Amino acid sequence: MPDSIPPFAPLPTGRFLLRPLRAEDAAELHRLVNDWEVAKTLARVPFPYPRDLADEWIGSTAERLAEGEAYHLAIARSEEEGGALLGCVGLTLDRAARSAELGYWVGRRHWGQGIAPEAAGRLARWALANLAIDRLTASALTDNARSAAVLRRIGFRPVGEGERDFLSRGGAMPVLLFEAGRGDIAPSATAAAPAPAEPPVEGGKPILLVAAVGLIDPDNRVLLARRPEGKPLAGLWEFPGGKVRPGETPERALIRELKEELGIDVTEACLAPFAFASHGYESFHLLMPLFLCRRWQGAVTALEGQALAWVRPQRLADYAMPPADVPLVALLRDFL
Ligand SMILES: Nc1nc2c([nH]c(=O)n2[C@H]2C[C@H](O)[C@@H](COP(=O)(O)OP(=O)(O)OP(=O)(O)O)O2)c(=O)[nH]1
Repeated sequence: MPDSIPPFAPLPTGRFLLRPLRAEDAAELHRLVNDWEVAKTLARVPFPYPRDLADEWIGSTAERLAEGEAYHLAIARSEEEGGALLGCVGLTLDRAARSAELGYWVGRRHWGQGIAPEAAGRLARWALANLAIDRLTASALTDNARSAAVLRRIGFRPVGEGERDFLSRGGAMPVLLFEAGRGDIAPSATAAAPAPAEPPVEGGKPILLVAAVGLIDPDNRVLLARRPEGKPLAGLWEFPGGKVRPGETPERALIRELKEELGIDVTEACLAPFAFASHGYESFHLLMPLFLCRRWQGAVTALEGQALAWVRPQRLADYAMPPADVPLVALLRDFL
């Protein structure tokens, strides 16, 4: 995985905006969180909550955001609607475990509007698509059914029980532990399957034909693209390409996809067949020819906002890729 910290741009959720906290939020943050009904559900919040702690905490969230260690954000109304603070949602990274812990709270006067699942769901999807993690964790007090329901609605699975220290309660409290991976949070891969022309063989799955390419630069590095938030398998790195449309050859599909996604022109003569993947996903079977290409026209540009990485063959294993790609990566490393 690359070591760089992705730049953070505010995330719209539909009705709200997840944005960095700012100094002016302190008074409202204090008003909303210095409420026993809110503070009693939060592990790291003392009660009563001193007013200066709001300033201090907001300052620390900016530092940790800049370092890519934690993303504690305001859940706010849009700027056009006045930008008022409604609550907070946050992620704390555990780089070694490739995971992050999700937490959130909403001010009592804003309860009952579905704010928590909308905000926490968006941050969870963004995180799995953009950070160097494969898993999210969360916990809720065993008697906090409302919070457990929010986590389940986002896609979290209960994985057991534990204990956590609660500053507001002055000691350890029992909690339910939750986890979610890409398969739980991202849209299901079912969306990728085309309608079969004829009914499939009993118990069989439709075949999805996808064309992909290993673009290789003069330094022998391979281009990987990160699947963006909103697509199945979001956050995994893949070979550029896409679905072959009815009547299209894999080569024509690649020429089209490379123009649309990367802004480069490739000719059929420069696409050398290399290997293929044949992999059973839950609801379809992927058949994916992989071509290699060393010549193209134009500069490689991420036209769909996707992250791109030129990767040395020995470093390919550092990038989490879809399971179908694993045998291809081994072949490619040996070949290059
Ligand atoms: N391009 C590409 N797709 C891969 C790779 N490995 C792998 O399992 N896939 C799977 C993920 C998807 O299920 C499918 C590609 O479908 P897609 O939805 O990305 O295709 P597309 O670019 O045509 O997307 P869209 O227009 O339908 O949004 O192939 C890979 O290395 N490259």
